[in-house]
Amino acid sequence: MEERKVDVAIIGSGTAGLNAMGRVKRAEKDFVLINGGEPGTTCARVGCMPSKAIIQVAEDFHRRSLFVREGIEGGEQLKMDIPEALEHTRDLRDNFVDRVLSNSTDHLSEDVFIQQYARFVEPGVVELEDGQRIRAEKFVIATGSTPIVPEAWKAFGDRIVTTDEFFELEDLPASMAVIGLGVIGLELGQAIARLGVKVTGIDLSENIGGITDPEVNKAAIEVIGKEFPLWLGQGAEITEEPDGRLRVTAGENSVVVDKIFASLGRRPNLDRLGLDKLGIALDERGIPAYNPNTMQIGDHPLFLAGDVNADRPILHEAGDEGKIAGYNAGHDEIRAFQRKTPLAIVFSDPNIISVGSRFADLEADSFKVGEMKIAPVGRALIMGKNRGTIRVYADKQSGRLLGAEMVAPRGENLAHLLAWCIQKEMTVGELIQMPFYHPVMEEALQAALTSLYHQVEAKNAGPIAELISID
Ligand SMILES: Cc1cc2nc3c(=O)[nH]c(=O)nc-3n(C[C@H](O)[C@H](O)[C@H](O)COP(=O)(O)OP(=O)(O)OC[C@H]3O[C@@H](n4cnc5c(N)ncnc54)[C@H](O)[C@@H]3O)c2cc1C
Ligand SMILES: NC(=O)c1ccc[n+]([C@@H]2O[C@H](COP(=O)([O-])OP(=O)(O)OC[C@H]3O[C@@H](n4cnc5c(N)ncnc54)[C@H](O)[C@@H]3O)[C@@H](O)[C@H]2O)c1
Repeated sequence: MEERKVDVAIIGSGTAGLNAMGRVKRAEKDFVLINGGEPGTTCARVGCMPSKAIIQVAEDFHRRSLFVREGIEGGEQLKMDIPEALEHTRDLRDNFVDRVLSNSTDHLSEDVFIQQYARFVEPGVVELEDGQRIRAEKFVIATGSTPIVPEAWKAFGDRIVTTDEFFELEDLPASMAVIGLGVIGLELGQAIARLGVKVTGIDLSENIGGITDPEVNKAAIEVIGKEFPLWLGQGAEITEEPDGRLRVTAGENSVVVDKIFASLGRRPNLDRLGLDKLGIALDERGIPAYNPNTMQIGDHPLFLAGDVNADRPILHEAGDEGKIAGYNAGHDEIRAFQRKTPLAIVFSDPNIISVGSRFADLEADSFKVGEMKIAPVGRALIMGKNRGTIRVYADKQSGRLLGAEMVAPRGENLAHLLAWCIQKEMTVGELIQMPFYHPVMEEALQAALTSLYHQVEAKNAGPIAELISID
């Protein structure tokens, strides 16, 4: 079969691939965008957007538990129409997918946007499913990731649900075991529990939501554990009951459920790419070594962007990595780009957050911790959401803000403020000089920062620490 030649081939039309395409276009290179599977991006189709839609429904319904206390009558008569809620989620999802497609691949000809899986057959050449070969000077590999389902569980068929299937469900089962309490398990586990599903949460680890600070982890377990049982520190075994339901056993605990929600993490889509044909070194996970500032694999004309590299599997990072990979694939000279301050948000209620350096990654005795519990915070009390804790970290000597982990209502907003300040290399002294309105959740952050300020060595000049003196 004839071989087609282009300057750049981008494999994968998710967020990373589309952002790469933008940069390759600007460089006026001849390119193809090759995508196997459904177009429209993981984020819009089965990720960020539909998950936030169902979380919103669940949170709105859950709010009724506070109505009596607030003097609002009739809350107990409110009912969930689950099929309708799932339909609403799908409607929003379709809208988001349409928007992605109409802003990107809908404008491309079939020659440029090729909807097939690609596999390397030799360095510089990929083969498509129909046998067509494409030779490119440079490749951006942006093939994303897939939910992990242990091989033995596949025998249970559609009783094992991942996010690839969840948003297609017409109704929710009466009971579900959520196995894996990272981001997805907590977000969707809490949402379906609030919609009336009897949920049991299970994780191999003693830590949930990716939190590493023991105090914050304790708070997260306490808050989430009030809504459904958490079995931590043990793997789960699944067996079939005579009635076709599934028994899940973890250590001493055992429960029979209708379905299992598998949220054990995601694996990079590298297995069907034929990387073995490229003569590049792969790590034990099968991922090539690459430079996170250039996205280049060694000194090969190959760039690895987005979830496929398993480094920062979140949307804005996939976008940035796509831009870097696309820029470098479109230019002769390789440029390195600074990466953004790490930010991880679990959209549970309250939010579970890690920003900047994680507690576990900080060197003992090099840093101080400022803490504020959410219980007495005025705005949180008014919202009926006064649960959680904020822990901020700063360098003991310089007072430079390093990171934070927290369980907090509106934590998504607090986390952004902190990420911006960390990226600007601000000190805790500088932060306490910023304005804090009353009564807002930021006051909880102010209290944590003030307690941190008193512990670090670097102090603000002038007689009042919170105010910059003019002379
Ligand atoms: C349930 C869920 C909720 C999430 N929520 C959030 C959130 O709230 N905030 C956030 O920041 N992030 C969130 N994420 C993560 C975010 O969605 C991802 O980081 C992002 O979508 C990754 O984009 P990508 O371009 O790397 O991959 P994708 O969008 O998955 O694109 C990869 C594409 O490559 C295709 N492909 C695979 N193999 C081949 C091949 N051999 N040849 C050709 N094409 C191939 C795939 O079919 C796919 O279309 C969530 C993820 C999930 C699953
Ligand atoms: N809000 C967000 O930004 C958001 C939301 C959803 C997903 N995502 C992205 O999607 C990715 C995947 O999410 P995820 O929640 O599936 O993965 P994760 O890595 O966050 O969590 C997986 C969890 O499964 C547990 N686990 C692994 N094997 C297990 C086993 N055999 N038995 C029991 N527990 C087991 C792990 O200990 C971990 O807690 C995340 O890395 C995240 O970046 C982001």
